[in-house]
Amino acid sequence: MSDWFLGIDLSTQQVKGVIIDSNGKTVHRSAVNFSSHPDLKKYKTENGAHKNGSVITSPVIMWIEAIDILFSDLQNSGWTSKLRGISGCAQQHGTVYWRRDSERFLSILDAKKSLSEQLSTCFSVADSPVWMDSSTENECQELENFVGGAEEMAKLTGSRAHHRFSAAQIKKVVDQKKEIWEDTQKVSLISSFFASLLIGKYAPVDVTDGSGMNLMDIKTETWHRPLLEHISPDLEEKLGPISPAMTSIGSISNYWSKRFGIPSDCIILPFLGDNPSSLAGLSLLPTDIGISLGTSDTVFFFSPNFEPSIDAHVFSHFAPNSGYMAMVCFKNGSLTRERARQLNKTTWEEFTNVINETPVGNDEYVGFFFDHDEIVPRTPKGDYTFEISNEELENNPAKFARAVFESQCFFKLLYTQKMGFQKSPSCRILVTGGASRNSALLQMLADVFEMPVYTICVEDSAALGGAMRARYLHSKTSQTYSEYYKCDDVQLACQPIAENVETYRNHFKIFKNRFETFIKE
Ligand SMILES: Nc1ncnc2c1ncn2[C@@H]1O[C@H](COP(=O)(O)OP(=O)(O)O)[C@@H](O)[C@H]1O
Ligand SMILES: O=C(CO)[C@@H](O)[C@H](O)COP(=O)(O)O
Repeated sequence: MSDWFLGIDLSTQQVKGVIIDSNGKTVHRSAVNFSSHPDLKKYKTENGAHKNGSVITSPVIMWIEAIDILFSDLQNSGWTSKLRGISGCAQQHGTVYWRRDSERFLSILDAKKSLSEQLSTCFSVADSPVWMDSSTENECQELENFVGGAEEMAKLTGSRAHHRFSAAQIKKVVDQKKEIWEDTQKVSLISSFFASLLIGKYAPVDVTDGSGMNLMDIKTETWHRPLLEHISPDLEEKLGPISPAMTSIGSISNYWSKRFGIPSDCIILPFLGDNPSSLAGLSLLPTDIGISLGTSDTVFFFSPNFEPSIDAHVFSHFAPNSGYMAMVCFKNGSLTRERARQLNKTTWEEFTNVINETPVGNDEYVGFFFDHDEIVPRTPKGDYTFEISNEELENNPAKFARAVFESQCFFKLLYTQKMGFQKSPSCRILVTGGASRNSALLQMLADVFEMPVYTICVEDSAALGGAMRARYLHSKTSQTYSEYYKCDDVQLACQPIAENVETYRNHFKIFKNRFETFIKE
């Protein structure tokens, strides 16, 4: 009889579940979309979030209802009875504010009722700030000044102060909403909030997602007390402990056994940030680059040494004594590509035809397209077009689409180089996320990076990473994670095409010149 391991990803647009069996084979996948599921439409989110200028939030109770739906679906289709381990992840940086007495509510949940029926009053902030929020410029400046500047903040926490990171978001609540802060007993990350639901008490923040807060001393993996106290003297108490990623934080609580039939000895591991969890799901080799094409686009790789930079992030690695994870995050990923698709009035299935209407290199045209304030380069939203006017470009939607796609690939290459990635002949790109099924995009990445592009069996490596970690811990193996998961179950999607490589080498030079002038202006 096989055991099952569930990995869950509470991402920007949906909550996804992946189940693997004791051989590591994926046996089930399901997802609940926040904006399109009939029961969740009442929350009126657009791509999973509420947008009010630079303030971008998601309703906590919507996530909880989506979790109710996901687990009911899993139970109804017979996938809960042999679960031996659950872990997962969530979109990074977002904070959840639990009201006083909520931990008691968590511990006495009534299995006859849904979570959303019982937890709706537990949050002092109903709409949690999410990673797309960029409303905290003042808080970021203040925090960087406090530690001695952007570089110092990066040396201390792995990243300069970022708008979406938890420190600035928490500071905004402390400074602007005093009564709400008083009413808050506990601050979770979205990842640890999810784990709390499963264990029926507040779960710790894990080291990987903790490194996306600007609050953790990344070298010691402990809270940086002066920063915490600077924000609020009671912050340390409200954050609780930090936990390693590869340990059990308890068993599933009675509620889940009674309501969904999950065995009571099913172990729960800390939930990570979705990108660190993708690192686990892809099981990258030290020479590989991971590219996640979700709502955001991220580029990440293993980094043996701590090399902070103000352009990128360094996160703790999920596996002990394994160095660090280097990453860069672009806010304008899938949603900007969606705009290009819609402008061409086509489906994703037909989209390759649109891309093929224009030549590789787009006749040397360069543009930057940011539907939301961009993280790197830190730039206000807008379309930055050069030789051609916006109007002219929009009248030529195929050229616009190619310009968007090529520009996004060049930004990825540019920042990978800035982060100091060492290229070698054995380098590969492993792609994941919703847009990793777009063959035109994968070919472009292969041609721009001059590396082969590979996919894995499921496109959601973040959820898969949760299931894989749970299986690994349950096995009690003495092997390291990378010995246990060898990263050999990958499929070649495309190889670089020599002619395109040549064109892009030249085009990238033009792009870099354009970029350098652009950031100086
Ligand atoms: N064939 C495709 N080509 C490009 N983008 C796609 C394709 N299929 C889905 N997507 C994009 O994938 C995105 C969702 O990816 P996903 O990884 O599930 O996001 P998240 O984890 O942030 O919720 C959607 O915004 C959609 O635009
Ligand atoms: O902000 C970041 C990483 O720093 C984002 O990558 C979020 O973690 C959202 O992930 P997706 O939902 O786009 O996968």
